[in-house]
Amino acid sequence: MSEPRVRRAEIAIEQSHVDRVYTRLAELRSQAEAMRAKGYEIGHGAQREAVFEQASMLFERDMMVFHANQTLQTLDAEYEGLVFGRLDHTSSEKIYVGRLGIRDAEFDNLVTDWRAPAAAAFYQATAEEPMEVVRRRVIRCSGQTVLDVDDDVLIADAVPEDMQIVGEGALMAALGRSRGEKMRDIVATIQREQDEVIRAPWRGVTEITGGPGTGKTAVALHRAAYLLYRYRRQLGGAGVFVLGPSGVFTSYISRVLPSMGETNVELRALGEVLDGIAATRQDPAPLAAIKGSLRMRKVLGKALRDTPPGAPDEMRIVYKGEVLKLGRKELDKVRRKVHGHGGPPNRSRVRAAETLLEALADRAEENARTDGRTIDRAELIIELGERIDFHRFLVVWWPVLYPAEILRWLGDPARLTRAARGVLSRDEVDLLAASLAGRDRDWSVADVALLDELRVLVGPPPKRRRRPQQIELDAAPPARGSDGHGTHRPEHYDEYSHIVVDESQDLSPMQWRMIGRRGKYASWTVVGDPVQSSWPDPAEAAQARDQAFGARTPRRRYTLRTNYRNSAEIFDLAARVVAGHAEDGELPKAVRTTGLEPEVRVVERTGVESSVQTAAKELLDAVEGTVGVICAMDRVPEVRGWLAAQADERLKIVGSLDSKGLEYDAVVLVEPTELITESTTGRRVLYVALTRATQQLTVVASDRDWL
Ligand SMILES: Nc1ncnc2c1ncn2[C@@H]1O[C@H](COP(=O)(O)OP(=O)(O)OP(=O)(O)O)[C@@H](O)[C@H]1O
Repeated sequence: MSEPRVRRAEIAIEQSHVDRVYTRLAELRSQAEAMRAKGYEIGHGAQREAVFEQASMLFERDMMVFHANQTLQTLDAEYEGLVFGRLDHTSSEKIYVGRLGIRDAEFDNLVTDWRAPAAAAFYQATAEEPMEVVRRRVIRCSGQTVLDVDDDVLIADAVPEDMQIVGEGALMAALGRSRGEKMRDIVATIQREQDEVIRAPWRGVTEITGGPGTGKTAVALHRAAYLLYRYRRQLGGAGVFVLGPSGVFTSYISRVLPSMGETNVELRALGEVLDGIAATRQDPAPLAAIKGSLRMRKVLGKALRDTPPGAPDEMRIVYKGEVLKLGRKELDKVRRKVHGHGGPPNRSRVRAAETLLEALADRAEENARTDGRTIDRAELIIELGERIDFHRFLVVWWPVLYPAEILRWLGDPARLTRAARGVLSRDEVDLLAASLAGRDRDWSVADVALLDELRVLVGPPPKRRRRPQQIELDAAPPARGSDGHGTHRPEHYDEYSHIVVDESQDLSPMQWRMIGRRGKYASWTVVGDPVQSSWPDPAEAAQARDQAFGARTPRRRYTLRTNYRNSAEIFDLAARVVAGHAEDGELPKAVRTTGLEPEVRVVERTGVESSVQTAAKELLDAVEGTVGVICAMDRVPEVRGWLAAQADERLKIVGSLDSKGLEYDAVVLVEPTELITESTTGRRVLYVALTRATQQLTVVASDRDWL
């Protein structure tokens, strides 16, 4: 038979199996729907029953409806591309691999879940170590239709007469396909080195490093799905937390986990870690470097011990006809004494009241001594302690503290100077104060870690007087859970069983502390590429990271070495730009060539705008999927203006730091030198931007310095 006819015949064979699977899926779906309907019926009848029966019927209803809904949700999430692989063993047994395990009515396997041990050979078998697999087949479907099949022969000698082999590499075909707005899962073409990481044991700390496009993010997400499948009992209840660099990024990866049936995952960006805040603004690099540094712990600790603005600097209270007075100096002394005990201020209000009463008693005793009288100290303390005017004073002198409020106080240079004495330089104080003055809801991403630190330092506000609005400063609620429906965990939940940190090379020490708080009981998967780091002090960050991990063991480390994203032509240019800033062997190898060299267009400064417009138009015409226009953070609004007339959904304008982790079919990179100068780690940021395109890259520059 000719090659196309063989292919058609093989597609038809797989189609008949895929048809069986979807027929079975429809059956399972209607069973779940029937169960849900029955559950509601039970609940309906409950009204007529006695109270006790009512309660148990309602419980039964809730359980039935819950399970039915879960089943339906999983079946729907897995619908697309449900079956994607097949293994033919030497024993002539065959198994189909898919997103979900499905049995027929006789309990025979129709599809094996990709995470099950029986499916491991699909990813791990090689010609050198075939694991008794003769042929591995990738099946590509759209909806219920098989579009194509693609084979690997692993034991050539064992191929039976009637076994047909087709295809020229599922991986290369997958890599060449155009990119949309959301990341795709790679479940059908996971490579062996990646599979090893995905299936690594769950305990301890698993570090994944590798250059751009080596699949670190994809691997980390598939690992989360795998761990939840294999260790549901240990990990499922408490949940998995996935941290990404930006909201754009979390939205980009948000489809991958639900597409694998995993909804018990909380997906958050760095600016959204603290409940109630969704920060997206990035500070300029020198400012972010101050805010992220561990030195800020000292500054914040001192700031909250300072006298709150507006606190009275004198106390007067009348006791038995005599005015007792405490001046500024005495009050400061009392304040220092209360703070001297340690403990969060919001938890120290009783101590503050007691210490203040003792000071008043001292004052009364002093007065009495000069007049030759004596006083009953205990009586004075009890009586004053019950007086309303004493409590009125206390609430303004020792107010409940809220993190946002304290950070705003530091916008006052005099106050910040006091808090930062011996810790920050004059210039740093000026920069920081200017950035915090008058802030309300528009916190920056780096501020969120400071607010979280303060949250712990001040302690929870007393329950009755709680003013939740004080910290809920942003109108937009953060995205919750990969299913977008929220996972209903308590506020500031810290009991996750597993934490995945993506783009970890950029976390500041203060951000590591923030994440560490949420992973007190967790095992970790940490993903990063040191060469892409935009954090200026790696040693300080490493120390904070180690502290977040605590004594957790074992620690295992994997390095991925193949770049699956960029064409070799594009990656060559990126590697040239970062040469001298990366160790030998730190850069990955790109495996795909397209024959399309990246274009560098050097134009007059005044010509940049029109050159960017032209390049964007050309690339939109040239590729099927998305085109990213990447520029310095400051330039984003301006570049948006330039391209406003080219309203095309496939065109995305993004700032350098926000381009982390993303990818496009084609990229227009605007003024590369600006990317270098806007950051303290210059070339690395440019390297990130240059490695976002899968097929085509055009650089528009008014100089050649960056080359
Ligand atoms: N085994 C695979 N099969 C198909 N596609 C893959 C595979 N591994 C990676 N890819 C694709 O390569 C691209 C890069 O993957 P990913 O974004 O996970 O890399 P990364 O290492 O996180 O990159 P970066 O550090 O640059 O953000 C994605 O489009 C991903 O789908």
